[in-house]
Amino acid sequence: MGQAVLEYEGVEVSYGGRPVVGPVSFALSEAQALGVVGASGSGKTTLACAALGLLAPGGRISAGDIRLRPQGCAAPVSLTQLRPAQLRALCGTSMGMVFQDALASLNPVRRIGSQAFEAVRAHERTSRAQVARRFAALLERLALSDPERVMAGYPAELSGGMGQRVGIALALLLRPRVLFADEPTASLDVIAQRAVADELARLSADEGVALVLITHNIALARHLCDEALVMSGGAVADQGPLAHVLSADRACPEARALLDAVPQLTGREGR
Ligand SMILES: Nc1ncnc2c1ncn2[C@@H]1O[C@H](COP(=O)(O)OP(=O)(O)OP(=O)(O)O)[C@@H](O)[C@H]1O
Repeated sequence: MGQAVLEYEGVEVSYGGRPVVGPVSFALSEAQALGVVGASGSGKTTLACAALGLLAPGGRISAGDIRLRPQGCAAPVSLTQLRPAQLRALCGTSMGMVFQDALASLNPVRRIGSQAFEAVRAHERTSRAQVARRFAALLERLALSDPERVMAGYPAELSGGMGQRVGIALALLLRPRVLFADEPTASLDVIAQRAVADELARLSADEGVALVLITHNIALARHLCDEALVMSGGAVADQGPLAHVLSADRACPEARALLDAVPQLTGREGR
């Protein structure tokens, strides 16, 4: 493995002084993708929020460290040592996040194109036209037709699936080195799911983005990830190469439960 871009070392998260998730350790290098899988409430989203400084009030990293190697930095940065403003400066460019409910994170009273411009402008000197071109290209790759109309509109004019893809495009617009994607395809039809999966695969393979994919969707994890981490009740149940961790004959009970839950559809005659 090359140099780690993102490293969790014995990370534990507590709420109200009570440990709820951890300890979790993993390292990801450029172009690697980690699938974080597990039942609802097992701690997947909390792991991402810990890196991004987005834990809910009362939550904190109570043990361990998260290290990130921003572009052009020789030494990794310990995220637990940063002041909130320093962490915010890394969010977007060095670390991006695609939320489960991307639409809810958009400002309802600003046009989508303006939000894209403001997001990029906060980190780099650029023009409205340049951002619009980049954003439109991303929206098209995510199978959103008529990107001009989307950019001129407001969040309330988008369906859930369109909003999800706008949220993904906004995160990718800043070209993060590490991308946390929390159920990025949950609200999408199969064509849009395919487009999002293809775009995430392209980012990883062509642009070297390190991806942390949080999902219940085993097929998506298999498609995108080389490593897997299985969470159960806040702890790591298993981790390692995905082909091992999610193989039918080797899977731990928690991974097996997820594998068994994948619907096996048969015709009416098969019932
Ligand atoms: N704001 C909070 N206050 C107290 N405990 C919390 C809070 N947020 C999360 N937790 C604790 O962390 C655990 C993990 O929650 P988390 O949202 O990370 O799970 P998840 O695996 O992402 O679930 P899902 O798949 O449903 O999104 C919860 O079971 C809960 O005990």
